[in-house]
Amino acid sequence: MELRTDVNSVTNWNAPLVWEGTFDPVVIDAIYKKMDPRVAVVVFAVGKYTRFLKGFLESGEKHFLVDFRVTYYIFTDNKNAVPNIQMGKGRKISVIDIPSAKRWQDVVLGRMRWATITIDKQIRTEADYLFMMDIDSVFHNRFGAESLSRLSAVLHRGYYKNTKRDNFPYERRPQSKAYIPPGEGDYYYTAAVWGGYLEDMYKLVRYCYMQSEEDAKNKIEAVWQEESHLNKYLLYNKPTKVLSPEYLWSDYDQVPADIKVVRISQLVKNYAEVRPNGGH
Ligand SMILES: CC(=O)N[C@H]1[C@@H](OP(=O)(O)OP(=O)(O)OC[C@H]2O[C@@H](n3ccc(=O)[nH]c3=O)[C@H](O)[C@@H]2O)O[C@H](CO)[C@H](O)[C@@H]1O
Ligand SMILES: [Mn+2]
Repeated sequence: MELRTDVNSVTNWNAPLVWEGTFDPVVIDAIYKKMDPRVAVVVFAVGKYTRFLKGFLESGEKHFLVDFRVTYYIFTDNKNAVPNIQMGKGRKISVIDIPSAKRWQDVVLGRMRWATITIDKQIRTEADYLFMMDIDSVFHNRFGAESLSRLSAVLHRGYYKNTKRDNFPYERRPQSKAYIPPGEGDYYYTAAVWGGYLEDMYKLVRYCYMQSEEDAKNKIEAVWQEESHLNKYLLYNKPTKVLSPEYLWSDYDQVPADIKVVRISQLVKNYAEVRPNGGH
């Protein structure tokens, strides 16, 4: 097998940086399959976002950790809108009831609160690994065991190539708990796909929840909500694997030459129409 040399495949703290062509899918799946981990995928579909469930789940069944044990935890305010999907062997859906929200910011931040509560109540005894994912996206190609580690984070497609750390969209107001001073930073990670060992993810999800609560008390909301808190945590607690933007691309953007495979792509959506309080 020809290995790639056109991209950096290791971080400067010596963690793997995963690109197509830097691993053998058969070898890596076989290693993890021996442990046969139970993988939880936590997704939220609140308000009009239930329309994304079918495409996400059907494509996940084709491409996400195929032949592994997977449970999709669907947090929703409308159980009846959860589609009936043909699931692979050892794979299932678990629906969690949560209330509606008036602001999209409350949905995205609420994810940290509801995930913390539900890991405590239920998921902890049912899973070994946990992924947090946005629902407004579709799997297009293999997303396999190469993504698994103690803490894996995905490079945001918008800032991985030509952006200097001081131009990352980190929270820059010292009043926020997510504040990162100039001169610091390795990468800018997306909050739309992140995963790892159950307990490590629990710690991080809970951290984002607590930090955002602290911000709320101080009447401030981080510029990119939980994504800002996630980036702060990962700066001081380095991920054990970094996944290239293959693991979350976007239908908004052309696919450049270094992205050989798009594994998940975010859908184009009408923000004003789909969000309860519109806009960005
Ligand atoms: C690609 C990327 O970096 N995505 C991030 C970006 O998302 P997006 O602009 O893609 O945010 P989004 O609208 O997809 O919201 C994030 C997720 O929250 C859920 N949702 C949201 C609103 C709603 O009314 N109902 C509902 O269910 C749903 O699972 C959705 O996928 O910014 C958000 C915070 O600003 C989060 O950090 C996202 O992870
Ligand atoms: Mn999204």
